[in-house]
Amino acid sequence: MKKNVLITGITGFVGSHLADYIFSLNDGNIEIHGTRRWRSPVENIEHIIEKIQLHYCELLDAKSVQDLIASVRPDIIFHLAAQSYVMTSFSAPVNTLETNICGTVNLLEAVRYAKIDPVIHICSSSEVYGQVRENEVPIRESQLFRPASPYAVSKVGEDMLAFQYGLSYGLRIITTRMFTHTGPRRGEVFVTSAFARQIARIEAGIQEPVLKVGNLESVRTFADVRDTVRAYWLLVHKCKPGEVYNIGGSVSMTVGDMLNKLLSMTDKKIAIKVDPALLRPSDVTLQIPDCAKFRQATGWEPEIPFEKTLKDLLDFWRDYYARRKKRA
Ligand SMILES: Nc1nc2c(ncn2[C@@H]2O[C@H](COP(=O)(O)OP(=O)(O)O[C@H]3O[C@H](CO)[C@@H](O)[C@H](O)[C@@H]3O)[C@@H](O)[C@H]2O)c(=O)[nH]1
Repeated sequence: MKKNVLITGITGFVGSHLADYIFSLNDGNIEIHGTRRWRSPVENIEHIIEKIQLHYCELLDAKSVQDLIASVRPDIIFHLAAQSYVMTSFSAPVNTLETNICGTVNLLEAVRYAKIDPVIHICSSSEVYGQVRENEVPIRESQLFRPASPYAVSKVGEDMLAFQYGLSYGLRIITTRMFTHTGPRRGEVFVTSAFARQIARIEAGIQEPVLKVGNLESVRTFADVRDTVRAYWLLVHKCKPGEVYNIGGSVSMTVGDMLNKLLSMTDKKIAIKVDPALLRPSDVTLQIPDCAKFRQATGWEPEIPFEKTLKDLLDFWRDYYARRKKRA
C-alpha cells in the first residue's frame, strides 16, 4: 500500500524542496500530498504540480483541517506551514500567534479526531532560544528560552504543544529547532535572499547600485535547504517521538561576512546603506547550534558548501530577472 506523506505549506520554500527531495528518492510507494491556501502562489511547485496531490486548506479553519486529514489519512506529516518572518511578527503579532499556534492545534486535533497514528514533524525554531550569552554557545536543546519576538513566542508555543500532545494523547511527534537555512527559492524578505535579490536587480539595471541592509552584526550558522530537507526525511525515520532536535549547518559568520561573500560574486560596484526600517526592536545576534543529538541519531552531516548555496541563490534571482526581461 502507498505511504501518504503530507506536507503542510508545500508551496513554500522548505516545503517545495522537501517534495523535490522525496521525488529524488524514486520510491514508487510514496504519494505526496500538500496543502496550499487559495491565494498562495504555486511557482515553487510548478515543476511537480502534476505529480502531487494538492489540497486547499486553511489551517485556521478547524473544519478545513479536519476534512483534509480525514481524506488524506497521512502516514507522515511534515508541518511546515507557518508565518515564518520574524520582522512581520512585530507588526502582526496576533496573526503570527494564531497561524503558528492555533494552526498547529487544529492540525493535531484533526489527527486525534481521525483516529490515525502518523509520525508528525513539528518545526519549532532556533529562535526559541533568543539572545544567548557567549558562554551558552554552541546552543544545546537544554538551553533556556528567551524569545525575542512574537514569532519566537509562537514557536515556543508550537514546541510546547508538540510536547504536550505527545504526553497527553500519545501522538508520535518529533520536534526540530532548525537554525538558519537558505538556498534557491528562499523568500525575498529573509536576509540571504534579500541581499542576493538586490544584487541581481542591480546587475539587471533595475536598482541603483545601493544595497539596503539591517543589522550586519548578527551571527548566523547557515545550512543549505537541500541538506535541511534531507535531515527532515532522516528525522521522521530515525528519531524518537517525544524528542526535540537542534539541526543546523556548520558555517557560522556574521551577516556582514555573508554579504561580503555575495558581493565577491558580482562585478558591480555596490554601496551599502543601513535602512532603519530593517532593524528590529530586539534582534537575536548569536546563533551557533550544537547538533550532536541529531547527528548521533541519524548520521546526518551538511554536505553542500556555503559558497555553492549562495551562488545558487544568486543565480536563482539572476534567472528570475532574466525571465522577467524576456517576458517584457
Ligand atoms: N530579513 C533581513 N534580515 C536582515 C537584514 N539585514 C540584516 N538582517 C539580520 O539578519 C538576521 C537574519 O534575519 P532573517 O533572515 O530574517 O532570519 P531570522 O530572523 O534568523 O529567522 C529565520 O531563521 C529562523 C531559524 O533560525 C526561522 O525560524 C525563521 O522562520 C527565519 O527563517 C537578523 O539578525 C536580521 O536582523 C535584511 O535586510 N533583511
